Amino acid sequence: MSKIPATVVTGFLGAGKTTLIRHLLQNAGGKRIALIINEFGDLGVDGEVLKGCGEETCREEDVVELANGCICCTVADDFIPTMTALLEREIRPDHIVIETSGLALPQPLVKAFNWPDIRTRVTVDGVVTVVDGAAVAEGRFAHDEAALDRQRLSDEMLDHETPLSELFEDQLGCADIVVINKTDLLGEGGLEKVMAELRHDIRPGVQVIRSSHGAVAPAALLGLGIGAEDDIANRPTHHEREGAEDHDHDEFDSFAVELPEIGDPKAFAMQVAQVIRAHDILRLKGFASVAGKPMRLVVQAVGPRIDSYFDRPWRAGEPRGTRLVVIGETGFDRAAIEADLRRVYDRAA
Ligand SMILES: Nc1nc2c(ncn2[C@@H]2O[C@H](COP(=O)(O)OP(=O)(O)OP(=O)(O)O)[C@@H](O)[C@H]2O)c(=O)[nH]1
Repeated sequence: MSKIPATVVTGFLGAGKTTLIRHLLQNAGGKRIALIINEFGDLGVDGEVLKGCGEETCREEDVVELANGCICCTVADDFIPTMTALLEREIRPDHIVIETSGLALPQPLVKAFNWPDIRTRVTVDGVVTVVDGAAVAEGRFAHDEAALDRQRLSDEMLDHETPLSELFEDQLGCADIVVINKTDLLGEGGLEKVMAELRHDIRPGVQVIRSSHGAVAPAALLGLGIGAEDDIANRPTHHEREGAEDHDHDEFDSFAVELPEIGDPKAFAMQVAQVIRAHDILRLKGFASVAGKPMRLVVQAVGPRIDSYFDRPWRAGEPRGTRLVVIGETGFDRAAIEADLRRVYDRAA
């Protein structure tokens, strides 16, 4: 039996991975695609968003969620058993797409495809790294050499940048295709700026595509036939290059908040954006229940840029309520963020 191709979709928090996958499913042309979705935080928002999209190609049984934890650190416990179970299903998928959490290093995941039980049945068709073009243009992942040099003066051993820029570098260094997404938000000269920022982290020969709202033709992403698991030596992580053992996620943290129903979604979104700014929150996402509305509101924020839309009616018996996941750099003041979000609710109700 031929090996099933698997595409790894990686990229930082909120870059547009789920949006790109949703577009892929909507244009799959009859291909049966199974999804493995991994998220940071204990609320499975991405899987829910995909299942809630109402497309015939997003069959609930084809979406497997690996919530809680980060795929690159739980390969043996979570990923391998999930993949094995998927491969043992009666109906074989034509293609497998794996969405990593925005905080995951893709390299350990690609390596996992060399496990004996997996290697004979699946191959990594390619690694697609989605980049938030707008965030890069705003300098969020910038290599701040001057700052690094200043820090080195006080600590000779220091050879790392911010957790964000390291992760970004590793995700780019593993890519077979880089998708610069959110081009709709790029102003004059923005694309050139993004290209200049990415250039030194992308391996030679890697194709760079632009997209708005993840609209990339499936043919450009699937069927690359690269077999990335055989090429892992050419995709070292920052830590491997530095000779360090492993990475961990101590640098990032998340929690979920539950709030009652909200009143005015617009007022809610504006005030949540203020809380995000005040606490430098990286990502906030979840669902809200709006008083008097039968539909569920999806709330998505990447930095202070916030989106919300109704996706599907609340189901009979499904508890209505507002649940949001907050992700930030470790050290954020959880109690203060929760208190501020509750105050938003009071004002928006
Ligand atoms: N303006 C604009 N917004 C976008 C684009 N692509 C995605 N978004 C929005 O960005 C937010 C995050 O998109 P997702 O697809 O959930 O990002 P993700 O990479 O899956 O996020 P995580 O799984 O949390 O890391 C959502 O509100 C999307 O609607 C784009 O091209 N332009």
